[in-house]
Amino acid sequence: MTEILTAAQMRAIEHIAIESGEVTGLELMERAGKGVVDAVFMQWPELSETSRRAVVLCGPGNNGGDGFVIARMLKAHGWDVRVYLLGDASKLPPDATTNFLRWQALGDVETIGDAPRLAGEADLYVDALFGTGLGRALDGAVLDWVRDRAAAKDVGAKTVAVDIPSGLCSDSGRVLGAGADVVSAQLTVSFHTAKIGHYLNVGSTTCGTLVVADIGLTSQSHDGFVDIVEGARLPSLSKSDHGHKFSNGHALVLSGGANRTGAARLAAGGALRVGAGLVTLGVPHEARAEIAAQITAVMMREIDDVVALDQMLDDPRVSALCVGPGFGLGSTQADMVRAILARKCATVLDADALTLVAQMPDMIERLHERCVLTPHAGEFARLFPDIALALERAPTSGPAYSKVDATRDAAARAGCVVLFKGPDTVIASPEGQCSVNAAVYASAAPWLATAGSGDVLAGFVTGLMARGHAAKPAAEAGAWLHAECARVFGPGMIAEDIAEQVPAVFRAIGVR
Ligand SMILES: NC(=O)C1=CN([C@@H]2O[C@H](COP(=O)(O)OP(=O)(O)OC[C@H]3O[C@@H](n4cnc5c(N)ncnc54)[C@H](O)[C@@H]3O)[C@@H](O)[C@H]2O)[C@@H](O)CC1
Ligand SMILES: Nc1ncnc2c1ncn2[C@@H]1O[C@H](COP(=O)(O)OP(=O)(O)O)[C@@H](O)[C@H]1O
Ligand SMILES: [K+]
Repeated sequence: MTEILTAAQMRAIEHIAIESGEVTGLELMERAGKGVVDAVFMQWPELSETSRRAVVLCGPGNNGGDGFVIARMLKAHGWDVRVYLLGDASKLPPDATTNFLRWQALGDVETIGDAPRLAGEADLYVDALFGTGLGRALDGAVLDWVRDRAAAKDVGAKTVAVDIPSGLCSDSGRVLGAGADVVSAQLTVSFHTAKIGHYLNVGSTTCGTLVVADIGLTSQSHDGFVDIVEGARLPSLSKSDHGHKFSNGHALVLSGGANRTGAARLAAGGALRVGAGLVTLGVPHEARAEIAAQITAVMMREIDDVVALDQMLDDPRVSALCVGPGFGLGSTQADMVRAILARKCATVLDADALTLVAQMPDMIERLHERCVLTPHAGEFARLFPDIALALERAPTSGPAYSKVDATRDAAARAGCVVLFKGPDTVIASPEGQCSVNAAVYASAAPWLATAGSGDVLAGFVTGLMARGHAAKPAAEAGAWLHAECARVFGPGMIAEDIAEQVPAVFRAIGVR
């Protein structure tokens, strides 16, 4: 998996490289500037053909330093470059000062309040105001500039953000301040690796295209780093050539009553498609006929109460459970959830099961390390109201509390894996290991926003756990497969289509 970093982790990597004598800060800044210019010409080849007008806005830190390098390089390319500085040049940090002085030998530096902003005033705006050091909301002349640019409706001009669009917190992808003011970029060029904020919250909608420039730093893997889930790096999902159905696990999916069995059937189909050897729907008596008419490979067993459930769970071959989709919120259902948790079996709790856990104070303590909770934002707020509140509060200072922080805190409290859904799905273990399944940028999967798609995801995770995968890798692989199936199908997809794409996705990643 690819790591994504917080600002502090990036600073630490930079610090280690500089301290070891491997590279200087000035060299890194030069490479960063070159990385941005190369990416601009790659993204917009037409800009490299003739001389153009660039407006470069430089902030008071090293992001501004990158801006001076970019200004110098564009000027060397024959461009008409105008540079605007926020703040006092005498207070720039050392490497930024060096590049400020280098630029000064080539051109003027004006103050930010005078920076062009109206339609037609430049071909390229370079946002080198704030990067990973953003500490508070934009204000003053920068805020005026950002608002004026947003109002200008200037389709002719491109905006490239250096490292991250100014106003966006690089740890959380949230905009600092209540006003949600942030530079809107068509291209963002970050360095070494992407930052967490490029993927979470509004990060991906603010950055435009995200490019990561190599600036020659070596990776410093660390347990605490957040990973991006990647199909190519999933654990093997192939079946053994010598297995039989039971060696691939038996998943039990509990269904709700008559007229609300669709969700459990979707989950059961998902579990079977990802390779569980057998999948049984546990069905209340009243829903038997309805379900029997609509299943083939999925099996069915009548389970009306805790006694019947316990009998089923006495079969040691049942290797994972899914409870929640369309399940219902009555006292029988609550008792069944309790009975399931007492078994300490691999269990996915989704939908109604999450609401039941939220409603019963004793339930959270019954969760265990083989559980996966799969809440969307509404369910998350029901389960962890204080954490959700912290995540909703408008952040005034950086780094802001993020969806990664929230999911880690929730997993620690619940003592199990939490998969917090969304285009930026975050998966965390109680020990704090965390990854993001990012259905954004080129991996966007907007057609997942359809009724029943979450049920299929719950089934995927259950099926993978039934096959013996541990909770966190099963949650990661399930989330990735889910989004990849939607990408493969494309527009027009409905929940029934998702699991149908599993064979194509498996083939593409070499599963056999
Ligand atoms: N870490 C690294 O390895 C590298 C960092 N580089 C650049 O350095 C940047 C980080 O530099 P810095 O740590 O100096 O941080 P920034 O340049 O992002 O900004 C920090 C400065 O802005 C001020 N500030 C923060 N928020 C403000 C606000 N809302 N209004 C007014 N002033 C505000 C701070 O007081 C500080 O002076 C990166 O984003 C990247 O562009 C690159 O040069 C390449 C290498
Ligand atoms: N715009 C989107 N981009 C990517 N994934 C999405 C998007 N909207 C929803 N999803 C995913 O679709 C699923 C929806 O689940 P959920 O909200 O529980 O819906 P339902 O209850 O109807 O099944 C989640 O896995 C979520 O991450
Ligand atoms: K920036």
